[in-house]
Amino acid sequence: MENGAAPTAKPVIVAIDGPSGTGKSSTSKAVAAQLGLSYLDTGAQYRAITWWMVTNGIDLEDPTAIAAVAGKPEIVSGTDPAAPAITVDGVDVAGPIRTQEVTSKVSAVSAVPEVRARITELQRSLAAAAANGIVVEGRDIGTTVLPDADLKIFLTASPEARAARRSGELKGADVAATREALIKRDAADSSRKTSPLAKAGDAVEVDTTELTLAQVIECVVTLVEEKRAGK
Ligand SMILES: Nc1ncnc2c1ncn2[C@@H]1O[C@H](COP(=O)(O)OP(=O)(O)O)[C@@H](O)[C@H]1O
Ligand SMILES: Nc1ccn([C@@H]2O[C@H](COP(=O)(O)OP(=O)(O)O)[C@@H](O)[C@H]2O)c(=O)n1
Repeated sequence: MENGAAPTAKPVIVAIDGPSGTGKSSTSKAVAAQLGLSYLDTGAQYRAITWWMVTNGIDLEDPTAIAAVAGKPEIVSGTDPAAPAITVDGVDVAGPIRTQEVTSKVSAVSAVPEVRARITELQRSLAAAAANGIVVEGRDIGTTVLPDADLKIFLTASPEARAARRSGELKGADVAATREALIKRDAADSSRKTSPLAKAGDAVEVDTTELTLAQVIECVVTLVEEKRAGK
């Protein structure tokens, strides 16, 4: 049994998408823990493959060079919301994937179709293996990875709120610079050709600008419970 929870009638698949700093990771982890579901941070997977490319000196300005090695690193993601884990070729990269360097380069790597095909396959197999169901968060989960998800949520928040949240995390980083970096990354993620950041037509949009994290979690838990009851 996953996460020590009692088995539910049917596995429930929840897709949570949105730009950076809207609360996807915090909300997804808490919802999964509360409901006894697995949890997958797909951004961590794109960060992990980017970390491997940086570490191995791949030219990230050359999509052909990225595509040529996209199949090389072995990326393993844990799906326990209480202890999210990620390794590349057996190395724990949970810390190194959060550096400024990886954050500034991840959009170039994640735009390459060969990278997306590889990571999408991993995501689908992890979702299929989750006995109680799973909360999967990212940019293209509702549109591309799991288009048949039981529930799709698209989180938004103003750039100012998102930058303030991220600067708080980065211990006093300049809010204006953080805001510019977020906007630049959102633009790159939204404009790429292959599965861009986008709201699925059937996703429920939740603007978290004026909501506390606890309110967002409660809102999503209620939506999941309503879906489960209707099954
Ligand atoms: N509704 C909210 N109000 C205030 N802070 C929030 C809210 N949601 C998330 N946060 C905080 O903002 C930061 C970014 O949240 P995170 O879940 O990592 O966002 P994302 O995964 O969308 O990038 C975290 O420090 C988190 O605690
Ligand atoms: N499903 C996903 C998830 C992330 N990504 C890429 O991975 C990057 C990092 O995602 P993340 O969720 O860790 O980013 P933050 O919200 O933590 O800033 C994004 O900027 C995208 O380039 C993606 O392309 N598709």
